[in-house]
Amino acid sequence: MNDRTLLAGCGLEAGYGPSQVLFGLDLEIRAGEVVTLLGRNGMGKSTTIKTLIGGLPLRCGEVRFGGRPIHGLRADAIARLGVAVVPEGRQCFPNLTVREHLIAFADRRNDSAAPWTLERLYALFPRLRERAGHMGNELSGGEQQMLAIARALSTNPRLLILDEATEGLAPVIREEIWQCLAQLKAAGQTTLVVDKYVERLLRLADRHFILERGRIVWRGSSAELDADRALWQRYLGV
Ligand SMILES: Nc1ncnc2c1ncn2[C@@H]1O[C@H](COP(=O)(O)OP(=O)(O)OP(=O)(O)O)[C@@H](O)[C@H]1O
Repeated sequence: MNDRTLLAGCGLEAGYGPSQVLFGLDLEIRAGEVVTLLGRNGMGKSTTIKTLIGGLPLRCGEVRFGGRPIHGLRADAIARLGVAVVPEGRQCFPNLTVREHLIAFADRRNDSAAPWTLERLYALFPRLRERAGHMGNELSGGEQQMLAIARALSTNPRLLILDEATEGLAPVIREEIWQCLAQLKAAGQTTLVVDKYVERLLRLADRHFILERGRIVWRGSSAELDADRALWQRYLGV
């Protein structure tokens, strides 16, 4: 830990019923960083996120956010502290308009020197401004993903977490999402990204963690990951 650490998971153990998935996992994210969690399918990336945000009970270990222990808090309490998640599968409401999605979570808003107003969100995602009056179920997959990210930002999160946010999107839309994340990074947004496009993530992220069977087996900078292609083959299958 250093004094810029925003989120730290230490010795995390968790699982489902009798099956243990995380075996003493350690990771930390510093304020202003973009960090990725990488690993092949089934290695425990989504389970790690669920554990960090109160969606799955910890069996052992601790999670700290802004220096304070948050393990044992419910997911909604953790969200109120300033952790926003864009889950796999987007989860837009079919019967709410884009605008309604973006104002629906106003009560969850954290104080911020530069709050995410509707205007700022539309400036980041001009496509959402064009679609403001459309229902969730009238949006394309890419638009739904943008809406999911904008909705997460509308709470002014101190930490934004994206779990496979570009899954199933056309390459051109995926690139739009990466460019938005780069803009967010430039604005100082701390972000944890789970995704499989390692090559693209090298440019976006500062540091990376590789997960293998519920343990962190490698951590390092983009330059270090770029330089060691044997790691990619061994742990990422690319
Ligand atoms: N709800 C659940 N109940 C039981 N086992 C689960 C559940 N969710 C995940 N698992 C198991 O936990 C292990 C880790 O899954 P997890 O979804 O965390 O992996 P992942 O790295 O995110 O992979 P993917 O990219 O496929 O989502 C897998 O063996 C998976 O089958």
